[in-house]
Amino acid sequence: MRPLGLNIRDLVIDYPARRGGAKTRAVDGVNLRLDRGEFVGIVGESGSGKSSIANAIMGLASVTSGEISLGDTDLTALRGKRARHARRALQLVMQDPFEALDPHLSVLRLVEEPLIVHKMGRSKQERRSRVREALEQVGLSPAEDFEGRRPHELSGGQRQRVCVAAALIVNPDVVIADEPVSMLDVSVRAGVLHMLDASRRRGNAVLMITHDLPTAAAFCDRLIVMHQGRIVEEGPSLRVVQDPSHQYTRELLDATPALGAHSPSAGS
Ligand SMILES: Nc1ncnc2c1ncn2[C@@H]1O[C@H](COP(=O)(O)OP(=O)(O)OP(=O)(O)O)[C@@H](O)[C@H]1O
Repeated sequence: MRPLGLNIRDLVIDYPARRGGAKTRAVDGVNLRLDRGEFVGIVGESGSGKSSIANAIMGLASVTSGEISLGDTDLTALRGKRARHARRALQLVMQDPFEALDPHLSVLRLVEEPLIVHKMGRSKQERRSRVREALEQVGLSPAEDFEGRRPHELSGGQRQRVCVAAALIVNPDVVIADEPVSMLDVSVRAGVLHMLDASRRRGNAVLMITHDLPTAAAFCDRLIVMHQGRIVEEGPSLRVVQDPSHQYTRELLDATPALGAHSPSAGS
């Protein structure tokens, strides 16, 4: 098995001030480790810095200080081609599948694109057969019915499946899923989450960002709770939801009736 750890040390992310205002410290000294075969959830309210971490991992947000490394490679020290090459092992599934997908491209091209970018697949034929396989894997079956469609010819759930297929086709070591199911109907949520879980079972690592504690608790091995740019609690999912040690986690749980052991209605 390839040795891998996504290791974040003392991460700080500041966004510059606008029009004389103060800068925003979105992430304030975060340490986080993600190993192969782990499905880890980052939960926390809106604005707590979750997406900033995902974006920094993907090279889409600048890091003010700290280190993000994959195995022995410090991603924050790399630029340009070398950074892109190192991040081959990482794939992002975004919240809004409509925004993430080029409306002019067919499903076939959208899912093939990462293979072309990463120079994977020896021939067009080989790439296309991998695309079909990936589409079948995410339940867009038979693939022939979907590959010619453009994003507007798909439902929201199908678009999200296309995003997951495009992310998983390069067999990434790490999948970063930022609110992967928040726009989806409950009926298709489980399908997408099971796909991420299947990727984890193949030995990859999955980091899911969400403000949905019940979903995170159901699928993740470990939960990280963020509040105002800091990690306030982390531990095995069951322990975090059954025996939270931080007041903020208790507040999050209380806001979730199904899990709110501390809510006034719990047990009644
Ligand atoms: N590009 C940006 N420029 C300036 N400020 C930003 C930028 N992106 C995020 N922020 C600010 O950084 C803070 C953290 O935002 P972030 O998106 O990381 O939080 P989040 O926990 O992912 O929130 P949500 O659940 O709403 O997506 C917020 O105060 C936000 O307004």
